[in-house]
Amino acid sequence: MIDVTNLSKRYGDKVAVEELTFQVRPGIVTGFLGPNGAGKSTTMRMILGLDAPSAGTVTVNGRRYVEHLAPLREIGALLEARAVHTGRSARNHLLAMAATSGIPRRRVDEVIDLVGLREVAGKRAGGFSLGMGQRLGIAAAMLGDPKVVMLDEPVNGLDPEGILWIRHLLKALAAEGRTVFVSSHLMSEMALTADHLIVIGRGRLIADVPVAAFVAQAAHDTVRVRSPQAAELRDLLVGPEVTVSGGEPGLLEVSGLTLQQIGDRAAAAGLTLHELSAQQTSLEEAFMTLTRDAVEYTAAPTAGDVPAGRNVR
Ligand SMILES: Nc1ncnc2c1ncn2[C@@H]1O[C@H](COP(=O)(O)OP(=O)(O)OP(=O)(O)O)[C@@H](O)[C@H]1O
Repeated sequence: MIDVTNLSKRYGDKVAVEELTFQVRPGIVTGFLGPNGAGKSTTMRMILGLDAPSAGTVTVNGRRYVEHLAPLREIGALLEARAVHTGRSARNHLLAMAATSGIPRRRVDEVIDLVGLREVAGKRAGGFSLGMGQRLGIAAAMLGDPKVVMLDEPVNGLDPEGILWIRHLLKALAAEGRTVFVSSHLMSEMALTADHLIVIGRGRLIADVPVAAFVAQAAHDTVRVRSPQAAELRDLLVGPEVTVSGGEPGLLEVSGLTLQQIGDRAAAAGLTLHELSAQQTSLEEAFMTLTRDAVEYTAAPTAGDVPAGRNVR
């Protein structure tokens, strides 16, 4: 369990994280989403005690990271993909890490098998591809058999096979009862990997919501209608639960009515239709709309009133 309460971080005048409150629960994969610069890495560094909060608290399994006697057993993390610049073999790299943390040698072979690096474990880690480097980083994170696993953008730069492998690994770790917290700026990837989403924009919480609820919300359809009598049709369709917008002459975007309802009403009024088609918002579009709102919210002078934990609208 990760508990973040009123967490803020300022670098001089720059506010990187502002009054964040959320929990990351065990047994599920929680995606940490936000556009570049939203404050994801800063939050993760504070969870690990690598950066001191300007205000607020963060605990891992009930204590601050530095208060744990064996922190590697509590949380294993991979922050930002970066190559291991070492002449050591992957196995020796992990053995050295295990030795400094009092972790038994046999655990090194277990994590090598877990990440599928057995065949190259004797090779120089400095020469690894990005995908192999990621696997090695995850092996290092798993050395302490931690209850919490936290990965910052683990799929960045990976090929489809590597992405699939990480997706399955995260689900398997969660199924073992671990807390799994993984950041990404790709909504589509998180929709496939995560059970729950924490979305931030400009350092602020903008959604704390199950993935299924976000997807259902995003799947909200609109209907595109083309008609040479668009103005009359608009008057016919608008109502308390129906919104009609139109970007160009003769085109209407309608939400709140089905294709059939629109077609029937047009026919009853004798109006001609040239197009009647369902439009589905993509997850990525829904995510961009959500985070764009947050950016506008933050830019407003009264930016102090976004309630923490507010669900996606
Ligand atoms: N050490 C620092 N000094 C000054 N500003 C910083 C520092 N670290 C981060 N920032 C700023 O804080 C904001 C949040 O950065 P952070 O790296 O946490 O975002 P992020 O969501 O992880 O984005 P990305 O996906 O691009 O890494 C950014 O505007 C960044 O420029």
